[in-house]
Amino acid sequence: MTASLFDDPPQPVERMAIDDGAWLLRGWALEQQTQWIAAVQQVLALQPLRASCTPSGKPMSVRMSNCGAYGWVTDAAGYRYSATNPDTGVAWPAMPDFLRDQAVAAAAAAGYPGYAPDVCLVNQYLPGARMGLHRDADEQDWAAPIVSVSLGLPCRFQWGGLERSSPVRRFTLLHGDVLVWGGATRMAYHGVLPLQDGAHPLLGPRRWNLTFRMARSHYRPQ
Ligand SMILES: O=C(O)CCC(=O)C(=O)O
Ligand SMILES: [Fe+2]
Repeated sequence: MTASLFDDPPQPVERMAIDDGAWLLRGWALEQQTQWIAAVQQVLALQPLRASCTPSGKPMSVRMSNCGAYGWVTDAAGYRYSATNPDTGVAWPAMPDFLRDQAVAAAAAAGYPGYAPDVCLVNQYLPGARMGLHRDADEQDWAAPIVSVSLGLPCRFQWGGLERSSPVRRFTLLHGDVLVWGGATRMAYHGVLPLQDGAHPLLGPRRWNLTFRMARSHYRPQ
């Protein structure tokens, strides 16, 4: 029997406060890990991971794809959201219902009801790949939280504050963890330290991160 997500919401193993408005749902995605992985594979079969450069031309170590109405892209034209893959002009695939429903439920579990993501950015880290400290700032409505899912190899995540110079804390994100941040810390700096070598039993030598966002829609909590 398949329980409806809304009749029987999955319970996080542990909900840890990271900061004001930021929650770590430890192991949230574990129970349905095979559906998560299948959904990502489905997206990547339609839109393979692409290498990209920062606007200044520096290659990024993380490879990316997207699903949803928009995708986050970067190249010489800048950081932005685009309805299509800029390499091919092809629209991103629709966000699988499973991914959307899970992101909505995770946001609600972290105190953000009414989440309606229009973007799911897929990041792939191979050993050595990293993401420098940054804020997610290309969205129109900064009231909407970010829902960020970790699959595969563990990583050391950096959590800073509202200023680039704010102190940075580090913690480990494991396969199945979901980090949700919004409210007072929606614009917090964050990043990922270089991925260590390893082999995950399901995903091998890689980490996937799914970052759900509301790029063009307005967040209405009720
Ligand atoms: O990989 C992660 O956990 C974070 C990714 C991220 O911050 C981003 O894509 O903006
Ligand atoms: Fe980010």
